Amino acid sequence: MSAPLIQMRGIVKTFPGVVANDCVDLDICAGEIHALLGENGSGKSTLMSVLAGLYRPDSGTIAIEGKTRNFASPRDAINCGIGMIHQHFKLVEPFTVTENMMMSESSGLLLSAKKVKAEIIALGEKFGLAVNPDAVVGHLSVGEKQRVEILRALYQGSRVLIMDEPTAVLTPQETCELFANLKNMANSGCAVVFITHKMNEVHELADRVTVLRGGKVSGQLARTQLDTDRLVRLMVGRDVASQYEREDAAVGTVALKLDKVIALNNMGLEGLSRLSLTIRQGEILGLAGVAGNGQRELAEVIAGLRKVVEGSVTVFGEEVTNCKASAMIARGVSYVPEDRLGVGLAPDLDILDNLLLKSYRQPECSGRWLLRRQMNEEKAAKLVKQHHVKLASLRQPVRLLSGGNLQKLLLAREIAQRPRLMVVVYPARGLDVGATEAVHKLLLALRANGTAILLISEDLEEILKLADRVGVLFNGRIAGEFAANEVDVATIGHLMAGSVRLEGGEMGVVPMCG
Ligand SMILES: Nc1ncnc2c1ncn2[C@@H]1O[C@H](COP(=O)(O)OP(=O)(O)OP(=O)(O)O)[C@@H](O)[C@H]1O
Repeated sequence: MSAPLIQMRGIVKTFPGVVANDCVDLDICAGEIHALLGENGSGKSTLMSVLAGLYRPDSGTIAIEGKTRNFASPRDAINCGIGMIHQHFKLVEPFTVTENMMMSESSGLLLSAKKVKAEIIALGEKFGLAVNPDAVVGHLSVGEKQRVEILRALYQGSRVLIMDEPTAVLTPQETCELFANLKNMANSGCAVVFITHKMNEVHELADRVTVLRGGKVSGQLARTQLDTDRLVRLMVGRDVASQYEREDAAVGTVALKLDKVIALNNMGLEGLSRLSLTIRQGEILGLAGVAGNGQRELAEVIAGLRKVVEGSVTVFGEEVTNCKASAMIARGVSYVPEDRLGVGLAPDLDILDNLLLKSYRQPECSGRWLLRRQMNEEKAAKLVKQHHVKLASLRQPVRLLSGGNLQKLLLAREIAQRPRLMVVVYPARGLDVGATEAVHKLLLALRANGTAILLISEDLEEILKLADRVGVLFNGRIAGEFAANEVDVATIGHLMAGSVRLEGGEMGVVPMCG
């Protein structure tokens, strides 16, 4: 491997009450794909944000090709060839691909659209990232939008591409395409750093891996030394189960029944198209699907947050179509939404108040006039300890927690309500292996106690590990339903992408014309 392109030395970054990076050294070489692993809150995003010029370190240095640089802003990092692609894309949806590229340049107004288009095409050809420069970004699939983000970074001259959990929103097929593109880029001399929690991605892609734990580097392995158990121990300091023991489900009465439900999405179009499903007590129904195929609408209909236009919703034998959220909560329905900070938690409230959001009216939480402060604090402290939520204090606003810790907090609050029916959307997204195992075991324990669970996820491995039945959501309908032990990943992946089983048993698309 060549001399390091980037040398980060002694990087320290603190936030009030937290040392996010504690004297971290990291080398990144040209032509390598470098994976950054670590527990939730171990400091991966902070370290990469320092490298991308989003945060200034308290101390430490960054050298590029041996020359020390100080980044006062992301623009400085971009000018030094460092581009970061965030999980939430930063594209202007109504604009075309070309217009988005032009906007990213400070001299954008002076650029020739024709020249920019030609460059997009040339870059696309060079790196195998074909995108139509005239396409409106809002009309592109998630995988295509990600390609535009990568192209934009390359267009800006990035030689180091940082990707924060890049596969979190992709189908298996899109993930394969992304991996091929990243390998192409590395072969052309770029360096790729990707943050991930998924071991199979590390094995598939990484030339080297750096593991962070508690803000420090706990280990670094070359491709030839890769070993899952060793990586897991470096991450969480212990072994983690790869399979769970599952008791046979004592399936009970019907907990949830949706009958030909039509509901509109936020644009007033049909988000759910005559969707029907049933879940029984003690059963996990796993729903796979690419985000945007009705997941949000379905979850919100069940949680009482979205109106049904046609069809009916029944919970434990009682029709509850278009009942309010409070009525659903009263019937034991719990909801762990995809949007943790926007819907699940109140970002500016502190951790204690967020934990109380669903229970503050209950007599054990409040007296006649006032909240039982001390008792609530003791309960909250116990809950965060039990669920290993890393925090500086219960009085810290939740928006300052890392992604994984937000999820743990949300799940802790919902599980404390002892739900009878639970809708969980992408429960392990962004969680480290240890936390994922903890969440999965909690879901299985709830199932064993008779809770009916609708598990909405894009992670097929997760679905196949946990679900009793698997459905695939496509275009607001269930495109297929199987017993979990009778379906394979390829079939689900095809259905997620809109393929169907053709005559002769093969999966494929039905031609649109004729
Ligand atoms: N802006 C901020 N203000 C206060 N604390 C922060 C801020 N950003 C991060 N932290 C804290 O710094 C620590 C490291 O967070 P960081 O997001 O870097 O971890 P991570 O390894 O990327 O976690 P995850 O895998 O959960 O995304 C966490 O304890 C987090 O709560």
